[in-house]
Order: sequence, then C-alpha cells, then structure tokens
Amino acid sequence: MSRSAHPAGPRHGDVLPEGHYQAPPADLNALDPKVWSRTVGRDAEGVVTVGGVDVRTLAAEFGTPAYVMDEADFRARARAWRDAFGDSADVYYAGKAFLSKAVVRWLHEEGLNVDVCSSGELHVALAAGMPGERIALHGNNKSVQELEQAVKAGVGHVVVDSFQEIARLAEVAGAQGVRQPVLIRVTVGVEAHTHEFIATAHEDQKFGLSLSGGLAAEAVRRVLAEPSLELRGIHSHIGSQIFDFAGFEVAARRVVGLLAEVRDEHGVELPEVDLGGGLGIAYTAEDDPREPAEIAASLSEIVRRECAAAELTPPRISVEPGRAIVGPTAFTLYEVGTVKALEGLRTYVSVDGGMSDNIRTALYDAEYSVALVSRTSEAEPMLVRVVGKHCESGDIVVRDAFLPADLAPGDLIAVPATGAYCRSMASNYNHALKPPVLAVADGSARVIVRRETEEDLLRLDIG
Ligand SMILES: Cc1ncc(COP(=O)(O)O)c(C=O)c1O
Ligand SMILES: N[C@@H](CCCC[NH3+])C(=O)O
Repeated sequence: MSRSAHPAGPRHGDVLPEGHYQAPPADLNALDPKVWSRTVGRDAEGVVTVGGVDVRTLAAEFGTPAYVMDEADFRARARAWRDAFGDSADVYYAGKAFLSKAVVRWLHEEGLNVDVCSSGELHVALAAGMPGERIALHGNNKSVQELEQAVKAGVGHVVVDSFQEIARLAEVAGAQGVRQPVLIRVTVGVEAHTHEFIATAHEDQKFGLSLSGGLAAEAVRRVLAEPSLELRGIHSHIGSQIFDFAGFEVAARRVVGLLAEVRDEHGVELPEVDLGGGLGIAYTAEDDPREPAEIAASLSEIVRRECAAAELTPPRISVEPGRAIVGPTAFTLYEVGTVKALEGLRTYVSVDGGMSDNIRTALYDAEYSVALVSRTSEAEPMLVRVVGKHCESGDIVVRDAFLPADLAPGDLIAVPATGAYCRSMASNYNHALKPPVLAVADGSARVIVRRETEEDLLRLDIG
C-alpha cells in the first residue's frame, strides 16, 4: 500500500476555496463521540474497532462499501427513548430511516413500536414478528391494497392524510368487518428550521390536512361519521433533522387547540396525540442534539400545560423518532480508490461507493464528517472532498473535510452517522450494487442485509 503525500493539496492556514468546512480538527486521529457510535474506538495499532471488531477485518470479510451498525448502540438509543417516555407514552421507530428484520426484532425486544409508510415496510415489520397493533401506517397516498393489508394485519393506527383516504379506509375496514383506529395527520402551519425538502408542517406541501384552512376539522367530522373508523387522535410531524424546539412547541399547542375544538363541537375528548419524529442528530461536531429524556420532558410538559389551559384531560402521547435512534449507530466503510490533488483547490478522494449509498449530500446539501480508520497518521491535515465512483459530478459523499495528507489508495475511510436515510434511500444508479448492512456486537459481525449481486440486477431485468 503506497503512502504518498499530496503536497499540492491545501493545508491548514492556506487561503481556502469557498466551502462549508470548518478548521481542521486538532487531532485527525480522534473519533468524536458526538458523531461516532458508542463502541467505536481505536485498538493498540490505531485501527478503528466497533463492537470489538476492527474495520480491516470487516473489510476483508465483507467487502466495501458497507454500512456498519453498532447493535449495542442501537439498542441503547432505542431503550433511552423508551425509558424517557416511560409508560405514559408510545415510541414508534420510524422505519423509513432504516428497516430490516433484525432491527425490528431489536425494537420489539426493547419495547418500541414501528411506524411504516408502505406495504414494503409493513411486510418487513410483520415478517420480523412485530405485532400488528404495535404498527402505525403512514402515507399521503396509500393504495387500497396497502389499506387492506394494514387492516388485515390489525395495525394499531392508520394515520389518514386526505378525505379520499378516509372514504377508502372506511370501505376497506367495513368490508373486513373491522373498526379501524385512526389518527388524522394535520399540518400545523409551522415553518420548521430545516432543509425545505424535509420540512413538513408548513401549509404549501403534500402532507396532512391543514388546521388553519379547516380541512383538519372537516376530516374529524368525516371520520366520526364513519362507523368502521374509530378516531383515536391527531398526528403532527413538522419535519426532520430539527434542533430548534420552538416548532414542536407551536405544533403541540395547535394540536391541543384542535382537541379542544373537537370536544366543543362533538362532545368527544380524543385520547391520543402523536407529535411525530424529526429530532436532529450530530453529523459533524458542530451539531448539538438533545437527549431523549430532555425531549420527552419538554414534549410532555408542553402537552400537559396546553391541556390544562384548555381544560382537557391530557391525551396519551406518541412520538416517531427515526434518525435519532438509528442515525448515529452506523458508519459507512469505504476503500479509497484514487486521490487527486487539485493545485490551489482541494484534494478529491474517490471511494468505492457514492451517491448510490448516500444521496443525502447531493439531495439536501447534508454535511458529514469522515476519518481514516484503517490506521492512524501523523501527517498534516489536507482539505478533501470525498466523492463516489458515479458518472455524475454531484456525486459527493462529504463536501468538505480534512484527512491526513498521506492518505493513499487502499486506505479505509469511514463516514459516521449514516444509519438513517442512507441504506433506505440507496439506489442502483450506474447499476451499483447496494452495500450490505453489518451488525457488530460483542466481538462478532454478521450480515443483516446482504450486499446486492449482479445476479440480483439481472433477475429484475427480464429482457
Ligand atoms: C410521519 C413521520 N414520522 C416520523 C418521521 C421520522 O423522522 P426522523 O427520522 O427525522 O425522526 C418522518 C420523517 O420525517 C415522518 O414523515
Ligand atoms: N429522507 C430525509 C428525511 C425525510 C424524512 C421522512 N419524512 C433525510 O434523509 O433527511
């Protein structure tokens, strides 16, 4: 393995091109616990280990790129959410962040529920043994078939999102002779401080029924009029990767406002409120997420206070964290293929994956960090852009970061905090094969989602 330096790459102190980067970290070998999962560390030789297994062994045994998930960390985060809310609330893990049978089993064991938003996710949750009543079904355009499957599975909640869906679900539930519990998804009119594509509570978007426009109140009337539907409560999800709690505060106030209106108009006190997910995690050292206990205390207090003001019995709360549970538990392991220093600009480090295994940088301008993990290095910091191998110049994994200047082909690097919305949003662009997900714990690693193969691609392509 060559260890050539790249003297043309920018150095700390140079006038650097415009970008999102921060100053280089004091120690490039350090692994900031903010962005790396709990069991990550370096062994005596400086190789990064997770769950007691070193990354060189993982790469040799399972290949790269690979998503490496720290099972103990996943379970601990799931438990922390469960314990933070205790028996007074329900925690639904948002399966869209990442769903596999192993993960569903861990959630089941740790006492969490699951939210799904397609028949595919529903199928995986059921196949892994999650009881139907601990599953909630979301979606702004659920098909009749999806509704039929969900009702048949006895899902605990269908979260209805349109007038048409209320009518469709009523028919489906009626046909199966079931009274289906539902929540109504409302848009509370909050401008959440996050990327436009992942904000979901402002008025001008596809999700939910607006409170201010009266659609939510009309949805309540329609659900109450359907004998095959049981209105359990109201659902609000304001967006994703949110740090500013003010949005949740406004959302909770407005949702409780609707509960009071429903009581006044229909004489019914709805027993449940779901405040969705969306809590931010640290992708870089600049991010400061809140602990579940603090979040639980704030949300419960807001709902309690608003209910007291409206003279309502506080409803049972549910929340739907996805990213906040799975995001920090995994990193993506890549092998460096080429290192190209551009005089006066930056150094491009190409890895063996890219936008097909992490679309978030291209899609949301998301920021990530990166570290050399197969060894330590005392070389000076070099400003890099980590890019993939796709036929696309926007194929960027980490826009701006620092890696040691002696980085070379064959080195392993890892991008932390890729547990959420990376494997679940992976694509086959350029007929890339989706990487495996490895679960590592107690000194051993196993494949929980296998790597795709070229046969998989050809099996779909029936000529
Ligand atoms: C309805 C709903 N619940 C929960 C989530 C999970 O969000 P996050 O992974 O940001 O916690 C989402 C995604 O934003 C969502 O749309
Ligand atoms: N996929 C998004 C979040 C959307 C969440 C689902 N409503 C992300 O990667 O951040």
